[in-house]
Amino acid sequence: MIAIEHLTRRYGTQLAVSDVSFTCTPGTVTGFLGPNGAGKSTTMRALCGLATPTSGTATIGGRAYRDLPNAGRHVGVLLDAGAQHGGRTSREVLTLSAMVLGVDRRRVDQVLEQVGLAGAPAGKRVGKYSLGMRQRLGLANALLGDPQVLVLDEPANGLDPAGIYWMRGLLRDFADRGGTVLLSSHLLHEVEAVADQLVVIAGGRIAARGSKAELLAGTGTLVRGLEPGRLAAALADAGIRAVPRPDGALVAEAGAEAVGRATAAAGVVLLELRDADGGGLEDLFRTLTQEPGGAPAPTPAAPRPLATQATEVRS
Ligand SMILES: Nc1ncnc2c1ncn2[C@@H]1O[C@H](COP(=O)(O)OP(=O)(O)OP(=O)(O)O)[C@@H](O)[C@H]1O
Repeated sequence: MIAIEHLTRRYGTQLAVSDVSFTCTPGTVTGFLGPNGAGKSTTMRALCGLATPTSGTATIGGRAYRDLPNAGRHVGVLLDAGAQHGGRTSREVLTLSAMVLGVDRRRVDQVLEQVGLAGAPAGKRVGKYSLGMRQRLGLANALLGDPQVLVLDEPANGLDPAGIYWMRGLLRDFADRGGTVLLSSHLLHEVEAVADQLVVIAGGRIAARGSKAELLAGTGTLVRGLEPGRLAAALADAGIRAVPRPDGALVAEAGAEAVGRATAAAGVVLLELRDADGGGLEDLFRTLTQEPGGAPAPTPAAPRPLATQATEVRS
């Protein structure tokens, strides 16, 4: 189990993460999402003992990474696939790691096989590897100690579509066997495909957290009326915030029943009334974060803090 509790990390005057709390439970994959500079890497580095929290804690199985005896047997970490010795072959890299971890060297062949680097690639110098091959080696290193927890920063970066599909299966299988996975990624569709839990961070603060199903369901109610102006007025009169979509429908920040009652009371004829769940993770992400330029992203509906609070995961 991973527990991040009220984690804050400053770099001088720069607040990289501020009062961040979430947990990742065994048997689940947690997708950690946020725009560039949101604080994902800082959180993961704090979890792995590479950044000291200014305040708060980041623990694995109740202990700080540095306090774990032979940490690689408990936690597999991949934070930067580029940070590997280019002059060694992947077999040499993994054999050295196996010696440090005290695991049987036969495990090297197992993980090479597992990540698709067995055979000729295992004898190639890492300096000649593509980014995707380095990611595979990084994953092999993370898996080598047969840990119960994986902490992976952008592991799909550089993988081709087949590699991404393969990695999805590997992580799903790891979690299904009781493992805990924390995974950051910019590839929203991949996260949507594999994650059970989502944590969205923006500007160093948690924007939403909860189960994927609940967060994606909580994106409002789509409503379309015969007379859009009267529909918008009826919702406003009832105190329901609504955002127009390009196709003329509105996404209301309320359940279908409340929207239906408000429009019925105003005598507005409806053509459509349903959960606005079609946008998926991409819409949720854009709703909860901002574009890199700083301008609010165009969104179908505003954030729903109550929904995210309701799905908050606490240990
Ligand atoms: N060592 C450091 N010194 C100063 N500022 C830092 C340091 N590391 C991170 N930061 C700052 O902290 C903030 C969060 O950075 P972080 O790398 O955690 O974001 P991220 O979500 O991982 O971004 P990306 O998706 O681009 O990798 C950024 O503003 C970054 O500039």
